Amino acid sequence: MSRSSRVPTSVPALVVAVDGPSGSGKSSVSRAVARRFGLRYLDTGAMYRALTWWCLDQAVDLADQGAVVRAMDAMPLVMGTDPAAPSVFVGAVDVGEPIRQTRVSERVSAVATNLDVRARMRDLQRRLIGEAEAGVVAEGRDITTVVAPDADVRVLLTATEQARLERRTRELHGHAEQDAVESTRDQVVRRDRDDSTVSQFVTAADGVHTIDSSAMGFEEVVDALSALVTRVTGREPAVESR
Ligand SMILES: Nc1ncnc2c1ncn2[C@@H]1O[C@H](COP(=O)(O)OP(=O)(O)OP(=O)(O)O)[C@@H](O)[C@H]1O
Ligand SMILES: Nc1ccn([C@H]2C[C@H](O)[C@@H](COP(=O)(O)O)O2)c(=O)n1
Repeated sequence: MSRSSRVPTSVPALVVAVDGPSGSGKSSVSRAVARRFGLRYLDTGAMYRALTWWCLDQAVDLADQGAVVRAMDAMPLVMGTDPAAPSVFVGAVDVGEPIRQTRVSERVSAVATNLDVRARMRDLQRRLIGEAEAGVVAEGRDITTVVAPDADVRVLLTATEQARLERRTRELHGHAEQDAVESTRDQVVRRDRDDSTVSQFVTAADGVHTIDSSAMGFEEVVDALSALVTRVTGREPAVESR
């Protein structure tokens, strides 16, 4: 074999795995980093949310674990992984907005703690990551530990409970006054408590880098994760950061 025929003609796919609790900034930061590096973006939480939406739409009892698994097998889920315009479709229905509604946020943990659902989600997410030829930033709760433990870069993105509550409240209400913060508590604190019974996203597993974003602005976190990707992989951003 000649030397030139052994040289790879394309850059190998880069996989960045990001986990963390609710409101730590996983989705927004992962999306921005994916854009910088020319990668796809996979929001795995949106997949659990889509299944929850589908079960509610189909009147499936979320407490009936077998019925939820059957619903997942029947769900025509299509994940759009362009970080400039990520999308979630169930059949022809664009569920990007409905899966963020409170009725889904309040119930999604019941679906995400179903272990048979998790096994199927793991396989589907691995397939989607494998299909991303240019590479992908995948984020969720068990990406660094279960779905992609061999990812090139693995990161736990954390922030204090107060910072996360305030961020989510600002997103939902446009301000972070105390009564609004209290009304958001269930969607952040209770959900994390339930979700952490089946995934490890509170402390970093071996080999997983931690970024604590509590006192960092959004762009600062994007810069920190981008710098980490470059330091670990030698890969430079594909586009100018600003
Ligand atoms: N460093 C930051 N400083 C302030 N606000 C931030 C920061 N990072 C993200 N945000 C904002 O906080 C909110 C929550 O961020 P995001 O949705 O990315 O969190 P998440 O970890 O994906 O949450 P969930 O798992 O619940 O979906 C968004 O409105 C986002 O713009
Ligand atoms: N890999 C994942 C991703 C998400 N979940 C659960 C945890 C959340 O309650 C729910 C929605 O996630 P979000 O959109 O808030 O990030 O899905 C999980 O268990 N594993």
